[in-house]
Amino acid sequence: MDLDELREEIEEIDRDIVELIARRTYVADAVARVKEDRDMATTDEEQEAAVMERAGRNAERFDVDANLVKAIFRLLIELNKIEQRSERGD
Ligand SMILES: O=C(O)C(=O)C[C@]1(C(=O)O)C=C[C@@H](O)C=C1
Repeated sequence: MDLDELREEIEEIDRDIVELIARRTYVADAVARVKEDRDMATTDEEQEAAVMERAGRNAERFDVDANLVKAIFRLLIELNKIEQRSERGD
């Protein structure tokens, strides 16, 4: 494979990553509505800890740096919370 082909492969993967981030955010919108109906706070620290724990385990499974993957998930959670707060209007 030459460099251009490899970069095309990266471009495709990058598109897929953004699509998955968008999907995760759309689900967060639905979660926000359920939590609002049940009078629950946007932040659920126990759930965040479970998500981070799972991210670390999956990183190890695929042999990538667990701390860096967890940093990405921290950003994904923050993105969801911003989205959820705007969905709830608070
Ligand atoms: O599971 C939830 O309750 C969510 O709102 C999703 C999510 C996440 O992005 O994983 C976001 C905010 C919460 O603090 C916990 C987890």
